[in-house]
Amino acid sequence: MTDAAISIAGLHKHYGDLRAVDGLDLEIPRGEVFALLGPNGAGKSTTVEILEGFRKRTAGEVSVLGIDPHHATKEWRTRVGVMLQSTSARSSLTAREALLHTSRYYPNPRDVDATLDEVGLTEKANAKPQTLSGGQQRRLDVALAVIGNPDLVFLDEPTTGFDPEARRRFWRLIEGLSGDGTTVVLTTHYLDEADHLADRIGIIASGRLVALDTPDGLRSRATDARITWTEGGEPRTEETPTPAAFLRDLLGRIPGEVEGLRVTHPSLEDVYLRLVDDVAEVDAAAEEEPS
Ligand SMILES: Nc1ncnc2c1ncn2[C@@H]1O[C@H](COP(=O)(O)OP(=O)(O)OP(=O)(O)O)[C@@H](O)[C@H]1O
Repeated sequence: MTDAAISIAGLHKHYGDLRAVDGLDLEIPRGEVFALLGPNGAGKSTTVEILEGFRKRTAGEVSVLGIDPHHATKEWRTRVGVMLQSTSARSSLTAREALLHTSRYYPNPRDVDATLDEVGLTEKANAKPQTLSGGQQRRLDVALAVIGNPDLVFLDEPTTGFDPEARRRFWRLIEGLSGDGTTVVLTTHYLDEADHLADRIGIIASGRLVALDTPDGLRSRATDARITWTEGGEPRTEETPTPAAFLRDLLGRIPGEVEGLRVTHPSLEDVYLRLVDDVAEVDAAAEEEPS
C-alpha cells in the first residue's frame, strides 16, 4: 500500500507521430499541493485528463487514489474533483442551483453558500451562468470541482481570466483545502501562483518532466546574481555567482554614487524559462539531425 495519491510510471500518450506525453514518471503524495507547469502544448492537460480518467493512454501505469482511472468506479468519482472547462456556462440552472444539484451526487458535500462565498459569487448566486463574466464562470467551475469535498482535486488552469482579488480568494480556498488534507493538482501558467501554493512544482516540456522540486529548490538552481548599473551614460549588466566581489571591484573603480545600481536574484520565472529554453534547444537540434 503506497501513500501516494497519484503514481505514474512510464506514461505515454501519442497522437499519431506526436508524443504528447513521452515517458512520464511521477509520484504525488496524499495531501500535497502539486503544480504542473509547462509551455503551451507541453502535455499538461493530456496528463491531467488521463489522471481524471477522461483520456486513454498509449502506454504506462497510472494509479489515482489506488485505482486505475481508466477503470474508474462511481465511488472513486465521488472522491475526485475535476474542474471541467466552462461546463457551467451551458447549464440552465443558476449558480446556486448548479452547486446544489451537483452536491447531491456526493456523500459528504461542502456547504453550497459557504462555497459560493469562498469563490466570491454570493452576489451572483441567483444568476444564470450565461449572464456571468468569463472569470465568474470559471469561479463557478472551481466551486463545482470542490463542492463534493473531494480527497483529490484536479484544476486545469483554474485562474485564467481571474482578477487579482479573485486569484487571492482562490489561493485562500486552496490553502483551506490543503489544510484539510485534500490533495490538489493544478496546472497553471502563473509562476507566482505555483510559488505561492505548491509544495512541489513539476515542469513538463515536450511531454517530459524536466524538473521536479519545491519552489525554493527550483529557485536555488540559479546561482548567478544580476547586477545592473549605468556607466558613462550606458546601461551595464553583469551576471555573476560572486556579486559581493564584483561590487567591491565596481565601487573601487567608480568614485561616488553608482547610477542605477541594482542587484537582483533570478526569479522562479527566470529558472523556468531557462529550463524550458534548454529543452526547446535540444528538441530543435534533434530535429535537425538526419535520421
Ligand atoms: N485530441 C488530440 N489530437 C491530436 N493532438 C492532440 C490532441 N489533444 C492534444 N493534442 C496535442 O498534444 C500536445 C499536448 O497538448 P496539451 O493540451 O496536453 O498541452 P498543454 O500542456 O495542456 O498546453 P496548454 O498550456 O496550451 O493548455 C499538443 O501538441 C496538442 O496539439
